[in-house]
Amino acid sequence: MASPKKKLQGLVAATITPMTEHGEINFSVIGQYVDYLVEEQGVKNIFVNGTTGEGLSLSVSERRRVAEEWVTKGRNKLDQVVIHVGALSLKESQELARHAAEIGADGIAVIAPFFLKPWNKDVLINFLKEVAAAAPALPFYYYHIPALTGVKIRAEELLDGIQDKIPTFQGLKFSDTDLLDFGQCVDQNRQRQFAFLFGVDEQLLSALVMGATGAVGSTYNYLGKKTNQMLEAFEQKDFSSALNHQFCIQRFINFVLKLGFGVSQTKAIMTLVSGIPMGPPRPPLQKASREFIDNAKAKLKSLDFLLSTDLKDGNFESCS
Ligand SMILES: CC(=O)N[C@@H]([C@@H](O)[C@H](O)[C@H](O)CO)[C@@H](O)CC(=O)C(=O)O
Repeated sequence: MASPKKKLQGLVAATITPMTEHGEINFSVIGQYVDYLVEEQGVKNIFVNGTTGEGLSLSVSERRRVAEEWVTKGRNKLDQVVIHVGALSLKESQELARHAAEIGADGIAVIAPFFLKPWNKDVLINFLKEVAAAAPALPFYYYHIPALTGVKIRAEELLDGIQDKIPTFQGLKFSDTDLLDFGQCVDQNRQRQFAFLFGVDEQLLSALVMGATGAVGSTYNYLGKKTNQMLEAFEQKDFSSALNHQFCIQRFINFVLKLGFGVSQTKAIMTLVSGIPMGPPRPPLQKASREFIDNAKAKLKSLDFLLSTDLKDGNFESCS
């Protein structure tokens, strides 16, 4: 059975795939991006080629090269690099899983196939098992994101007996707001050393209360430092401070959600906060509008979420 160096916990940034203005992958900034996550945001785990990374909009060969670049540039800097290898084609998914093992990734994750969909738990497990078997030495995570895949099989149901079928199963990345389902996943698997990684950044504190052992999300790219403060407060049982941090993060996410928020907007915000150009998204996604960027920038400033002093001004909203 696969055993990771240590359990995946804490914050995991769902990495963006940087692109040039012509829509090609901009590999040249990935080294700088690793340093930014570690040094400025205190985030040492990454989830590559997922939703935020536009993994399903990249070719298999691009996905392989992106994974390689993150593993290479993250060596001796990052704790864990998990590669999302989910695809509609089982063969492609297996190829990506094998490749992740070859390059020395720390784990693989897979979403449910979302075009010809599995119609029940056993059918889904069968697919996942075939992928996991292609990388038998790597920890395997199921990436549950029903709003995007349309596969509504409850995670609680899926986890029931999963290690009998997938011995390398190590945890769940849960990108859904159903805290009953999430809580039951934790409750029914207390004897097992699974990682329970929550994926709805604006609700992370509630998931911590339910037993989340970590979190994977897009906002940890640029709000990692702030979210780490919340995790520390929670760890120290300072729930009032933890709640203040969560409310503060919610104010930002709530603001951008109302403007229309997704991968394109994440790319624009990350460019703004980190100064590293993330470029446009790949079609069918479209660049974030100038209006969105200006509004998001003003909100980031007012919440004191901009780390760079030259982007700050004095009008902060109280976040304590
Ligand atoms: C639907 C979606 O993109 N959800 C994000 C969240 O981090 C999300 O951006 C955040 O909670 C704001 O709503 C992550 O769960 C996605 C993720 O981890 C990934 O990119 O693989």
